[in-house]
Amino acid sequence: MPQDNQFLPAHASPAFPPILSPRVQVPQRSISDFHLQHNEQEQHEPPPSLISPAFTPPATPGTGTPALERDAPSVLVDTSLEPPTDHAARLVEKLPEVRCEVRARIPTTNGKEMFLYLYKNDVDSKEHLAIVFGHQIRSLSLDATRPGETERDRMIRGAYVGRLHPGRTTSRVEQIRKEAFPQHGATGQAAPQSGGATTTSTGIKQVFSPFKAEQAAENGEIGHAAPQSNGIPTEKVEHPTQGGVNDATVVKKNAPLVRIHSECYTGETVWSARCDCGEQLDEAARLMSLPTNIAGGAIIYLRQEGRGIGLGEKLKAYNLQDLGHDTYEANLMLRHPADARSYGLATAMLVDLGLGGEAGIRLLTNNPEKVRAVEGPGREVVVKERVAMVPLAWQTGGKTGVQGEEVEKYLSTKIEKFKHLIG
Ligand SMILES: Nc1nc2c(ncn2[C@@H]2O[C@H](COP(=O)(O)OP(=O)(O)OP(=O)(O)O)[C@@H](O)[C@H]2O)c(=O)[nH]1
Repeated sequence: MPQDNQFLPAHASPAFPPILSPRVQVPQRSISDFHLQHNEQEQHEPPPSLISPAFTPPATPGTGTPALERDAPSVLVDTSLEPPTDHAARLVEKLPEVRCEVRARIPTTNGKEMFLYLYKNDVDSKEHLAIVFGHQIRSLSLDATRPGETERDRMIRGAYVGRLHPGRTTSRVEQIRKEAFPQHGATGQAAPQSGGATTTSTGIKQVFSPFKAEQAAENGEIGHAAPQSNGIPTEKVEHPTQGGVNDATVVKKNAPLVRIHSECYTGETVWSARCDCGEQLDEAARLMSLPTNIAGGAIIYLRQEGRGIGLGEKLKAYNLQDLGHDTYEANLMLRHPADARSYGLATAMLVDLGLGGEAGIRLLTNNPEKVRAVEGPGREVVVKERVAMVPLAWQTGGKTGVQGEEVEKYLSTKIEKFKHLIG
């Protein structure tokens, strides 16, 4: 039976027992806290479980299961108030052009679904990806109509609303409406066929995606779906004066959760315990698929292996690490920057997914430079909150998560030299 704490098969992180607790309390840590092989009775006891260990939550895919969540610590951020630092990530001067070529629904081994979006761009020939959780997040470039394409073409490249099924003939919502209300024909307000734009009081241009409105209609809000930009969903509320569910909507303030993840073949595919990359990918997916995460989420998966130096060079760096150098020095010895990544593609993909603008995002990272870099040259994306990625081994006193002397050294170098803030 799938459980909420096991969204994807854990590559690097064994299953962690669910905890019904408020936020994880993360004490200020020093480097010595990395050493996990000491007596477990010391300060690294896992947080107490508030539910019986014998309790197995019911988890029927797609239905409301108890919100068994292990939340992550977070801090509010406002980079416009912060001075630049010495560790500045490579900032792009101009956002690249990106286009979502295709997306598909991915049912997962844990019963939940997500959508995989494949992007092309004008700066490299790689296929960067967005792993999207929640129907409210859609790609403007995918949904835009393309010259000469048929409805079948649109469905094949994933530019459809709702769910595909044998016999479906249109990418749009009309057929879904007819199937839902055969006796009445299409009900509710017609969805516009082309996008429009409005300007908010803050001056941010909001692009209206007809597909978001269509999606809302397909989700059961036919007739009163309010279009929203920036991925913020609307939610029906119980109106006190009328005593029932009515047409009123409220905009949920929760910003979508975003993780910018750089490819790591070793950590994600061949079970390397030199880093915690596989564990971080699992954890990001788990947090985004929690039922309480109503604003949805997206993992932007960038093909910048080895902090941008590529797999071959990273393997050389591993040999230098076995020769006694840390991950920072090893890159420099190979004549690469300590971190050769840039995040312009991520910013452009977030904007395309409707996650740009003042509504903001919550970014899962320990890397303060990533926060600044992801916002883009014109602050096209606004990071409202940084959500920490605390290694599972820290959270559980070494009972689970990636462990070993290599990952300890990797994490301590991230704190000492890359100035990461874990917690
Ligand atoms: N060059 C190099 N790259 C590494 C090494 N270990 C892991 N990586 C790469 O580092 C990247 C992982 O970094 P991320 O997890 O995206 O992010 P981060 O900047 O470390 O910060 P977080 O967002 O807090 O995780 C992946 O591309 C890995 O392949 C190493 O020893 N050397």
